[in-house]
Amino acid sequence: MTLAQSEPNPVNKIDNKLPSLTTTQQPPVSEEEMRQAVRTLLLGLGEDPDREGLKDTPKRVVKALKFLTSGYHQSLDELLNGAVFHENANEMVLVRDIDLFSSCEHHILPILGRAHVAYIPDGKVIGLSKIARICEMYGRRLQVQERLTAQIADALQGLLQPKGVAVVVEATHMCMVMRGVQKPGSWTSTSALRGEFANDAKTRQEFMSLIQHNPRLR
Ligand SMILES: Nc1nc2c(ncn2[C@@H]2O[C@H](COP(=O)(O)OP(=O)(O)OP(=O)(O)O)[C@@H](O)[C@H]2O)c(=O)[nH]1
Ligand SMILES: [Zn+2]
Repeated sequence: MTLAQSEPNPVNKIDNKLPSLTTTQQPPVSEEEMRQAVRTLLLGLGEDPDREGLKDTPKRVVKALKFLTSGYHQSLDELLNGAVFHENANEMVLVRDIDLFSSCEHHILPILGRAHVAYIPDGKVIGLSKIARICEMYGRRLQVQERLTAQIADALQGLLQPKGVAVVVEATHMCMVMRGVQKPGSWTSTSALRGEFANDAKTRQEFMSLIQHNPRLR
């Protein structure tokens, strides 16, 4: 029996407590207004939004941006689908190299990278795919890497109350690659350590050594 079946599921409460920008209400502007805004951007760039190649671009851009921010409309409860199980496991579980795509909140440009997520269970385990789904949900929002990393860790902490959680995100920011400072080789690592990973150097070291590798995209 899953926990969702055996006891009330607290996941929505956890998500609401996270330092996120979760918006579940209907947006205060219409789809048409959003398309018009993209059309205005194209005009501002000196383009002709009525030429053949661009005439459907406002529609496409709005659709793409909605997809890339669809994580605002997901909840942990929905993505978890009850996949938290009682299990007498107490060794580190690590899912590494989870591809991660997000959008930086400063420029709305891509953040591309990967996440490594570990936890030490304390009576409960989570379906492995759900760890990747949690990363996706927070990735599909406008983010800074630090917040994204912390949200993944806090979600697992809240869902499982494990002995510890460790999340490392390695990413490259297109706002630092394609524009601005233009540093294509730059990778940013962020970590969020909870419980034993924060308090015990040996546990932290074991995690860090398991994820050692070159962070470049495959
Ligand atoms: N801490 C943090 N900073 C980020 C992240 N994504 C983008 N930034 C930074 O946010 C900052 C925004 O700085 P601003 O000076 O307001 O913007 P800007 O003029 O576009 O800055 P430049 O990128 O330096 O050209 C930049 O330094 C970005 O590199 C992130 O995930 N975390
Ligand atoms: Zn940026």
